[in-house]
Amino acid sequence: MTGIRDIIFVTGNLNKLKEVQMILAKNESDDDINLINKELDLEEIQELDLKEIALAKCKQAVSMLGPGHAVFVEDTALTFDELNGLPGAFIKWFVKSLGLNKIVKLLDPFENKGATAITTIAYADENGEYHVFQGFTKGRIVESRGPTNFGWDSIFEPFESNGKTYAEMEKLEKNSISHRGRAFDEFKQFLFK
Ligand SMILES: O=c1[nH]c(=O)c2ncn([C@@H]3O[C@H](COP(=O)(O)OP(=O)(O)OP(=O)(O)O)[C@@H](O)[C@H]3O)c2[nH]1
Ligand SMILES: [Mg+2]
Repeated sequence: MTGIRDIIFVTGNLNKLKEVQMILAKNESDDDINLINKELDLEEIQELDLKEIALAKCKQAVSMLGPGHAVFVEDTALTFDELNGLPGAFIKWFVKSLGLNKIVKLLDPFENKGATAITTIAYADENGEYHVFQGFTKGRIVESRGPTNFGWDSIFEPFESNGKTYAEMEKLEKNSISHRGRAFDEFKQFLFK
């Protein structure tokens, strides 16, 4: 398929939007995406299954925007090895109510500070068919280092980052190994196949 296509990204998170704009700007095919942001307030269901959460979010976006649009949402989770997958999708509320330092302290009793960042994209195409893509990055939880303007970036140190937290990395570098970068690699492969 060739030509520019409109795709709507529903998110209220400007940091996500900036990263996604950067990731999608860099594609290898002749195709191009015209990314349109809609800031709709979507409800997030209480669920541990990340695909179910993203799909429910996307279905809600479709019902608000009406049929015939290509639209996607993404939901990002942070899971701790020792907490059997929690906080997962609830990380947003942990950051809001505990703050980063207390989240780090949650893992004090455990030697294993392992964590996985996961982005789940749910995409509805123009025909109303749903597709899901995921990206994973493993790392560990550390004392906060670097700017704290994006969620938990300053307490997550990916294994592939030479000891830097996400917050200490350049955006291009983060995108090249991040949960979000990897999920969008899958999505782009699908869009441009
Ligand atoms: O340090 C970070 N590095 C990241 O790469 C990243 N991506 C998301 N987040 C945060 O994790 C929660 C996800 O919740 P979330 O997916 O529901 O997002 P959201 O509600 O902010 O936006 P949206 O649902 O409108 O898209 C929110 O607190 C986000 O700020 C990140 N933090
Ligand atoms: Mg959200």
